[in-house]
Amino acid sequence: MTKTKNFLVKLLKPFKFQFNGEGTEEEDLERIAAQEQKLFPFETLVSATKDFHSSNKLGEGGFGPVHKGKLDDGREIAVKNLSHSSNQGKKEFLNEVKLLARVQHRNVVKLLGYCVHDAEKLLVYEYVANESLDKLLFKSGRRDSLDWKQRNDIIVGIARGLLYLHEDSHVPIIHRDIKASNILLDNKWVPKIADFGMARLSPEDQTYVHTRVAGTNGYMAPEYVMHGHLSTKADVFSFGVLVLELISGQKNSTFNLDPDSQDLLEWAYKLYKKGRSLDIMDSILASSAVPDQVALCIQIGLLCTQSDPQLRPTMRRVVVMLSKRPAILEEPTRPGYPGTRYRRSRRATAASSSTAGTSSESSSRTFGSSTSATASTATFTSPRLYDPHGKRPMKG
Ligand SMILES: Nc1ncnc2c1ncn2[C@@H]1O[C@H](COP(=O)(O)OP(=O)(O)OP(=O)(O)O)[C@@H](O)[C@H]1O
Repeated sequence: MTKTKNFLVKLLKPFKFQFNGEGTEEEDLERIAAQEQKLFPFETLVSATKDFHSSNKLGEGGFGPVHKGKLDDGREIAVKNLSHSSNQGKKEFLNEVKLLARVQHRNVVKLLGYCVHDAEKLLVYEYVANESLDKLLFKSGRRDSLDWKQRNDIIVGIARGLLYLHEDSHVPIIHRDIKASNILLDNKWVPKIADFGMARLSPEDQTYVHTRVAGTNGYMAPEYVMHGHLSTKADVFSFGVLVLELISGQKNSTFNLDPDSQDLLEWAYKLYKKGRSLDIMDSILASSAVPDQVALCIQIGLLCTQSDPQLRPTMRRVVVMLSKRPAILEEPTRPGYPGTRYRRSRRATAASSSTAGTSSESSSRTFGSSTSATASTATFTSPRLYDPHGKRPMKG
């Protein structure tokens, strides 16, 4: 056994790797070991980040700080430090290494490598110059830096990245935490899907996998929040929320523009039904918007956030809808939010006769309005648990 592999065996020993029967632990180790060249010496990262100097800090997520750095060969990097010794951080680390090591797409952030140094676990990514979408969209008057063309390109890019993850990558992957802060923008405003700590392999022979709920409030699909039913359609829902946020400049989880609507989705749906969907558009976009394109994107956003997961389009269909003006587009039904009841329509039943599983009516239990919340189990019997970063262990 090579030195590196020995090291990986030691590193992984405390964790039980079970990727849905996808491979044995040994095979997983082999695969990771095959990435040997991706191991960064700790000293390299210390020197690249100037000893993780605060002036290089890019931000801090649920599992630790992220620092900017520069390697000797000139490459700029972002180093995520999962130094907290919680099991959650370790799981995140291993999950991200395992899943991201295998994916490569223009719209998915590139994992350059990783490093383990005593209790510190570090992930090394390509540096993405314009940072995350939330900072532009929701913070301190920076929304005007994104005109309609840029926002439309971002929507298309995220859709392609998600399609790749769901259908075209080595293994089908459900991201589980699609949201504005997990979309990074490079110097040409190309969006990159980031943060694979909670991602799961998609079940190939089932409609959904039953799992513990973890995600961010405002983006999680109702069937996932309330029943733990996880499928690619949960990502489709989050994508739809993001589309409506990009168009309106409003954050779904803190929406308060209309006292009669409980969130951005309901507001957009009501206006759509009145034939006034363009009213949700961010006023900053007035001079750059192409109304037909905006209307199409709103309709797609509403189709993606429908309460019934089986009515939501696949990402492949979304990419097709975005790439040309479709002659006929389905009419969106009510959007979903935790607590929504949905009854399968005849159209849905006909369209989904080959699949099973998510037809049960959801409970009427509703969630609070904390910006980051997670429910502990699919059956929802535990008390609600709030986490400042909106995440909980990923294993179901
Ligand atoms: N590759 C990168 N290039 C540039 N900036 C990055 C990169 N990765 C992360 N960042 C910055 O670091 C911040 C923290 O990222 P991280 O993924 O740890 O957490 P988050 O997504 O903001 O929050 P959470 O962990 O709750 O999902 C991001 O908001 C982003 O601005």
